[in-house]
Amino acid sequence: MPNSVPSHILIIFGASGDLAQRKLIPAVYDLYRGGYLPEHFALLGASRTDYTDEQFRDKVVFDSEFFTAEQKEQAQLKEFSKLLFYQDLKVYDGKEDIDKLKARLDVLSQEFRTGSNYIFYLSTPPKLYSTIPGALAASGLNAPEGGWARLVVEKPFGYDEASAKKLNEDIQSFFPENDIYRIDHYLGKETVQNLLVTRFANGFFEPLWNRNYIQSVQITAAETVGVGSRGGYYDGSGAMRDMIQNHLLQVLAHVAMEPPIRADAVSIRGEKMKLFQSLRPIKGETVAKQVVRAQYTAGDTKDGRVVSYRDAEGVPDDSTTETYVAMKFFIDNWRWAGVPFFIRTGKCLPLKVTEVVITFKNPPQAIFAEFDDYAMKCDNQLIIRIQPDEGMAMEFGMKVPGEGFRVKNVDMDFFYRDLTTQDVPESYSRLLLDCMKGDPTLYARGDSVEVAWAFTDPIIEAWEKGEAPLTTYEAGTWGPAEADALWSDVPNGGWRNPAESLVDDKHYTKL
Ligand SMILES: NC(=O)C1=CN([C@@H]2O[C@H](COP(=O)(O)OP(=O)(O)OC[C@H]3O[C@@H](n4cnc5c(N)ncnc54)[C@H](OP(=O)(O)O)[C@@H]3O)[C@@H](O)[C@H]2O)C=CC1
Ligand SMILES: O=C1O[C@H](COP(=O)(O)O)[C@@H](O)[C@H](O)[C@H]1O
Repeated sequence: MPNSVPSHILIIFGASGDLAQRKLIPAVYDLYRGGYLPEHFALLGASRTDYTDEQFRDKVVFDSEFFTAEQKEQAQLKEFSKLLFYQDLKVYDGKEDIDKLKARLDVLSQEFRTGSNYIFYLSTPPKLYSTIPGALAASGLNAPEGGWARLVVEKPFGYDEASAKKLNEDIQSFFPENDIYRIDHYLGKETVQNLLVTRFANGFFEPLWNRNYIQSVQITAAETVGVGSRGGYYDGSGAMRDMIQNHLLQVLAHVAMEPPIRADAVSIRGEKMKLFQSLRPIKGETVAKQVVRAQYTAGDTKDGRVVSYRDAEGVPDDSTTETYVAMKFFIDNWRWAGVPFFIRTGKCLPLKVTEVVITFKNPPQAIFAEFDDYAMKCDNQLIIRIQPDEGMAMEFGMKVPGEGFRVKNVDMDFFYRDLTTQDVPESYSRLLLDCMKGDPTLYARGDSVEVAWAFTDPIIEAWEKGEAPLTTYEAGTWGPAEADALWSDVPNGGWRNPAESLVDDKHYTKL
């Protein structure tokens, strides 16, 4: 396999933290196992805790629950761990600490012959997302002599449009936009990328993919988990900021954007930006009509009994933060004029599932209606399963064998895993690899992050002013009844609640 990744050092700020341990180090190991890392490579973890290199390797590899006991016995993992190093560093102390980092990088780049090529990954508390790039710039590490530097920024990218703008201005004053990689792990999901291939590699979808044939589009991202021990973080965020402003608007962009002229960063990100600019604002009194927000109360979920959100660790008793949002909105452009779009997401719902459902309009005349009422119910739906059991199903009507013309809904189901025997790559591995190659296509562009905030800000503002009610739903249910009312003016419309059933030992989930 040709390896087009240049030699470099990956520096993870926040290396002692949860994300580094849970996702980043395992993702880099996946790349190592797959032979994707360059011959000249090293990883330098940096955070406040004082570890030696060996202690760091123990923490993130050998004592980590994110590697299996079997992996820990393998020579490959031991070899990989020798590429990991650690530098204790306190960024708020200013330049001196970054100089410590610089000195270490000089040594490592000599030893590993990486050249002065650096990827700086920010996995610290967000308040450091401007400070660290500033300190790097003060030491010249943003533009190393004879090499290059890239900056990866974790979510959340801002808290609203104003803070995202400020953050963009700050980091763009230290790194050029082309070298800034704003990560959104949903863009690393194979099936989110596959939305583009489905739409733009198949001739038969394109003529149907517009207001003439599509009745509605819905996106559901349901989670069975509650906030668990993340209440402190989550309560300052809520479902709108945590899931919709970033992940689900990105999924929407893949479903609804115009065809890019090429499959490259400039074309794809340009089309996504236009799509975000076409979102019809929801503000003032329309918020209560088009957006439902709710909090879970105690209940039984797939993972067991959970306490109510307000009783969760780190959540104030009188919290008004939403753990569920359902919304209806429109895209004001030629393709989508008049088509209602629906998005919902929530914690403590019955299933962990993310899917997109395209519902097509009925044929102009129901000529089989006299035989029974199936003809009226016959939904032509395309169901795109983002996770789990990645794949796609198409529902359409078939004749029931026997007399007359009774029609029944059937589906053609494609499971993504049938396409390949290889494991579907983890989001973080794919995204890290793209950054290593210098390809930002699957990363969010600065201006489009701001425009996405501009869409969600007025909704959050209306909530903060108490202009729309906060309702509740019992944990383990599909959310509040108010969410169904959003569909009241869509004929035969409604949320599709995927059900779990055993099909066979391979296809254990059928939606
Ligand atoms: N955890 C997750 O699943 C996800 C996290 N994120 C985002 O990633 C970022 C990191 O999250 P997470 O790993 O959970 O957070 P943690 O609190 O677990 O880790 C924070 C890390 O930042 C380091 N740090 C804090 N202050 C400083 C400082 N002044 N100087 C240097 N290092 C510092 C900490 O070092 P030390 O502990 O050694 O003091 C620690 O390594 C957050 O912005 C979060 O929003 C995004 C998506 C998912
Ligand atoms: O970014 C986040 O995403 C997860 C859901 O991600 P998924 O890949 O498991 O669908 C969510 O649980 C978390 O609250 C949010 O911060």
